[in-house]
Amino acid sequence: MLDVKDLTLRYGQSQILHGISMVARPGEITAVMGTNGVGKTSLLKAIAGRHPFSGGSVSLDGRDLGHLNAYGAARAGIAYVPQGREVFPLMTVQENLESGFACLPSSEHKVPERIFELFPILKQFLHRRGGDLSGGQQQQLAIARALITRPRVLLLDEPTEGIQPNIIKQIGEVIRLLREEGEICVVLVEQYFDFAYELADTFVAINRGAVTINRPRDEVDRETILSAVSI
Ligand SMILES: Nc1ncnc2c1ncn2[C@@H]1O[C@H](COP(=O)(O)OP(=O)(O)OP(=O)(O)O)[C@@H](O)[C@H]1O
Repeated sequence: MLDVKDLTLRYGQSQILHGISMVARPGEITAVMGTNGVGKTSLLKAIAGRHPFSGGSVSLDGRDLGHLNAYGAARAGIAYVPQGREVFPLMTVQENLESGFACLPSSEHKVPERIFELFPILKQFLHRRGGDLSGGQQQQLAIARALITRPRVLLLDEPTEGIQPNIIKQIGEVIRLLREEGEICVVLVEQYFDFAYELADTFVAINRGAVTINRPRDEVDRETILSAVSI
């Protein structure tokens, strides 16, 4: 279980996160929602070691992760799929996938066949450059590369942004499959309300860097979440 306690984060003098607490459990999807600029990406960056947090803690399966950098967080089992995907444009699909090996022992440097079962298009385009893929294909590549690291936690930052409906549907199916397998804690930051609403087991709403709702699906109704994330 991913356990975030009282997390605070600053950019210089501006405090952006004001004591965020949330958990994400294996086999569950935790949706983090809120309007532009409330701090969702900052929260994911702090968990993924991409930006230092100034207070609070992040622990995984009872182990305090301390203040890890991105490499340390990846090695600890935290995979981050950033907004905008960060696919390497000049590297092939295969090379992009293999870049996920960096945090694995050399005995595990093989792309599991399962990755191509989840994302068949990647097998077809294995030798195509990342930058030549469509936005939706790049998103699939970014998620696949994250899964290659064998994460315990998968952080997805707006995976549907700028993507056509049929690929959004495929990405939703992959997320559902990960839930069924029950191994990974999925944290989904998403502005596409219906996508997040249909998938999530727990809803965390953020406003101005603070949590306003933190409830399992059966304890909160759609209208309450919608109004909390429309402020
Ligand atoms: N590197 C940075 N330096 C200074 N301020 C930043 C930096 N990154 C983000 N911010 C500010 O922190 C606040 C939260 O940004 P963040 O990207 O976490 O929000 P968000 O909820 O993910 O927004 P969006 O939905 O638009 O992606 C915003 O006011 C943003 O301008």
